[in-house]
Amino acid sequence: MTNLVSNQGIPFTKMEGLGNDYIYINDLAENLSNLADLAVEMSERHYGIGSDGIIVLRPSSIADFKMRMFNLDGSEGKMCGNGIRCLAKFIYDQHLWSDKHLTIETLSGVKQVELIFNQSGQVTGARVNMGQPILENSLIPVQTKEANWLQHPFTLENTTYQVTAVSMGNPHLVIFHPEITKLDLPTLGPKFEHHERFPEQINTEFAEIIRSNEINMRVWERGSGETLACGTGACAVAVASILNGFTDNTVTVNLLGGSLIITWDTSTSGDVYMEGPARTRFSGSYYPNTH
Ligand SMILES: N[C@@H](CCC[C@H](N)C(=O)O)C(=O)O
Repeated sequence: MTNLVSNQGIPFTKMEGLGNDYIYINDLAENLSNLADLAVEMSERHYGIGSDGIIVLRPSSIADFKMRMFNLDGSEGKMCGNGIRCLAKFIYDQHLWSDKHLTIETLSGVKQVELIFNQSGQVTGARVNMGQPILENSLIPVQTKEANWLQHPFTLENTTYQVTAVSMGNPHLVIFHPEITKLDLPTLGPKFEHHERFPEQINTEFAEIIRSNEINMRVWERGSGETLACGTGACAVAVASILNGFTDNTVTVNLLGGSLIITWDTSTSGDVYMEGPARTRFSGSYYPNTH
């Protein structure tokens, strides 16, 4: 199944951004194959390391580095907001890069990352230009005749939700809802994720406006289930709330694992910026099943 690089196992670092935890692997030498299988195996919380997925560092011909990310079910995500902040810290901490700015290629384009340091010179987080949101249903993709869904009625098992569809490189469905802590997300999330309207499945965010610059949210991630945070999801929520006139252009988005600051520059570039923490928890060597 998974491949073994050497008898030493696969060196990894476990990191988290607001509790959205991934296993980070330096594969600049491009030795690893079967990354999807490796993600399933390593992410398993009893027989593996336990995580929301894996993030693999690869060389890039169009940016400083390349990120590949896999959810815990082995599906590949085109972008990961919490992951890209942690990957930038991982790169810096491994002495692979020494500048404050770096570019990282993802399956949804090249992202510009600015590292954030504390007074001791340690990387504590990052600010990322997440690019422009995509609102065309055909591109997200959502299977429907309407061009966009902005507070659009969507009926699921006798309940009609007002949904906004946004891609931040990966697909999101945003639903503004009161009392999100009371939602049964493990029951509801998979019904949206695997609905026939979403041919590539979907990440679903339930969001509650607190004030004009603050939103609470919970997320059901495609391929990983309920996670403590989702960076692209927080950007999608901010975009949806700004588009619908619910908040200002800079908002604090509170997730179960902590907060992100999201700014949508609607006046010039149209880009969305995400700022938040990145933390290392432990490192080790992983011995795959075939060992
Ligand atoms: N947690 C991530 C998003 C990970 C990918 C997502 N589940 C997908 O498949 O689209 C984030 O912080 O953005």
